[in-house]
Amino acid sequence: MQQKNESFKSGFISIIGRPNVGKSTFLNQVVGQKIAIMSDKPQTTRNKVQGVVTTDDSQLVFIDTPGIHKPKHKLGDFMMKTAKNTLKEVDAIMFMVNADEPIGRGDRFIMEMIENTETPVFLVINKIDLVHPDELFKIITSYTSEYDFAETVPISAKNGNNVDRLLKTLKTYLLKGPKYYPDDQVTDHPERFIISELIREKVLNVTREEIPHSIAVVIEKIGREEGRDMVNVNATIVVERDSQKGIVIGKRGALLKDIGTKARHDIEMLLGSKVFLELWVKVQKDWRNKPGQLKEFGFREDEY
Ligand SMILES: Nc1nc2c(ncn2[C@@H]2O[C@H](COP(=O)(O)OP(=O)(O)OP(=O)(O)O)[C@@H](O)[C@H]2O)c(=O)[nH]1
Repeated sequence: MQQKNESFKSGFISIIGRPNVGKSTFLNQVVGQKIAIMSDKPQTTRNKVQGVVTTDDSQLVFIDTPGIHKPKHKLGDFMMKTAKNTLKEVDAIMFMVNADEPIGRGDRFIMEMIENTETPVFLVINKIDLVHPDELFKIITSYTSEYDFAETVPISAKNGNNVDRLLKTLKTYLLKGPKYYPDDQVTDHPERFIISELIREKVLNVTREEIPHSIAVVIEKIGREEGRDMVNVNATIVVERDSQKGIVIGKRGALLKDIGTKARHDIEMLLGSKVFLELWVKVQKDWRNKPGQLKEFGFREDEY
């Protein structure tokens, strides 16, 4: 979907922290009524989207990365790797700690996990309403002496204190990007929308200027394979002309393969499981001028 605002920024932020530090309270505080929780997502998903904050010029998508909150839990290599990969690929990591408790084993476990990651890590000291301001410096130092954080922001998720500043600072770490979710989160299956945007983005990246924005991506099917940690995605890339179909497919299918590999990678990150992606290319002349088809392709009037 083309953005009206050319400088629109968006990105994914992983929230990590020991149990009870206030992650849910924070999400409730920031998403308010505009909550876009993927409550209908299958529980097997590992990287859960927990909330989306949309403003006029940005969209922050907060995701949870289970597997790193429970140091006692014996994680398989695969889980550990998946969690680490997620942390590498998000735009920022919010490491939330409790101002009211001393740094502990759980915090150190997480800090080890994020060691050497190039993703900017925010130290978010929550529950500052519970401590005397004079103590804050000492608390902050106990963490910053062990890890080089990109930013340190003390907040109270409960009463909202300094939360605005945190959001503003997070925004400065985002790059230009699409609006993954509609403002009011209307669709039943928002992952369909994100997946189609991810594929569309890859088509545009790979084909550069040759394909104008006259393509749409329709997700035909998303299904989890029974008994296997694998999601099947069937999608159709709709173009307007035969010549565009040739461009998207490329010599001996090379370009389509490249689009598929790149998109699959991103979708795997989004869903937290292995993905089998099947892509088709279809010519649908003049699809942009047919209102019925616009709707079918997921376009809403106010966005077009
Ligand atoms: N005083 C105070 N209490 C807070 C604050 N943020 C969260 N809490 C309280 O801390 C407790 C845990 O908060 P949650 O938001 O459930 O914590 P969580 O990190 O989501 O917990 P898990 O789901 O177990 O990981 C609740 O009783 C909250 O009311 C805060 O800023 N100040």
